[in-house]
Amino acid sequence: MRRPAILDTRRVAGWGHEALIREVELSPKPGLVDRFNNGAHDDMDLAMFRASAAAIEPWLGVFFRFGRRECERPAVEFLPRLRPQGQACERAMLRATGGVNTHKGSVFALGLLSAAAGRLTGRGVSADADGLCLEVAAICDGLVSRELRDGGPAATAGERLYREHGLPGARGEAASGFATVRRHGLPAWRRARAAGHGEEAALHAVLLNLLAYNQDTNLVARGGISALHFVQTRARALLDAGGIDAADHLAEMRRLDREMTERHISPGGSADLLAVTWFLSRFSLYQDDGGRVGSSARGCVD
Ligand SMILES: CC(C)(COP(=O)(O)OP(=O)(O)OC[C@H]1O[C@@H](n2cnc3c(N)ncnc32)[C@H](O[C@H]2O[C@H](COP(=O)(O)OP(=O)(O)OP(=O)(O)O)[C@@H](O)[C@H]2O)[C@@H]1O)[C@@H](O)C(=O)NCCC(=O)NCCS
Ligand SMILES: Nc1ncnc2[nH]cnc12
Repeated sequence: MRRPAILDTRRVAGWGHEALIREVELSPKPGLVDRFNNGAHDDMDLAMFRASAAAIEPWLGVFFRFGRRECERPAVEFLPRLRPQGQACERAMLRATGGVNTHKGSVFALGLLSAAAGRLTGRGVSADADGLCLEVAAICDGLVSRELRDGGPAATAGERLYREHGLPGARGEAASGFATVRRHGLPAWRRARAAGHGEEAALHAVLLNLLAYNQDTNLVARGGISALHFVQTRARALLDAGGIDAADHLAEMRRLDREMTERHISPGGSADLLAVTWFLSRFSLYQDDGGRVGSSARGCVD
């Protein structure tokens, strides 16, 4: 019987860092930075993403410990207390990138999930993918109506796109408990791994499904709603043609990369959810290992 994985700060932060590295190194990735090219980006490259991931990693441990310490705090009170730390992590990211926004969405998503892992751990609850996503949904309950529907003037692309197109972006995905990841990303990962594909091919299957179904505000911010429809249509056609099992799958991904780069459109939100999918798959593995967390008799532990 394998020793169950013990969920702790180092493990969670390490998984988060590795998720960001596996995402950026997956190649080819249409419109995105990868090992082959910088996609539709003039201001960032692979080295910058690596530096950004390194700056973010310790903060994921901070969020995990904070969640574990405040595991009994009502979920609705938790996000306002977590957010300043998330914004500090964003500043650390920007220092590492010279002011370029590489992972703002990833900081939000992985930060919430790391904190949720801490909260479940502190409560002595095994943290599997679904449990983590539902804990994030509880933490982000009401976020879309508070900040997007009833919020003040649009200060960001995401806020503007909600008003123009009703797209809830990163906030909506978190408040739904990462529904796009649970419905499309993780099932694609599990199908590919069960069929015997390696991690790289499985991540390509995840990316294709995310491009097909994620309402990625990055695409709309750069190319309007037609850019989102273009990418979703092309990705669904590739899925219908067999996805990663099609003989010309990688050639088709490189072709889509050229087309999206020419259009200067980039699915940054889908890249984030690719990292989220891999991150969550680690917790499922941990769960399958019979992982359990020590329940503390005296409530939350630090
Ligand atoms: C809560 C916030 C993160 C919301 O920020 P914002 O108001 O900007 O809202 P969104 O546009 O919805 O999302 C921000 C980023 O989230 C990613 N994203 C987009 N769509 C989705 C989606 N459907 N699901 C999930 N995630 C999504 C995306 O981030 C990635 O792309 C960025 C890089 O691409 P690029 O095109 O270069 O982006 P820009 O530089 O902005 O454009 P250019 O100028 O280059 O053209 C990069 O961020 C990737 O991660 C969206 O960009 C935020 O307001 C907030 O509150 N943050 C504080 C932290 C916090 O609260 N933490 C709590 C837990 S610790
Ligand atoms: N690989 C990538 N390229 C461009 N934007 C991203 N946002 C997150 N990952 C990205």
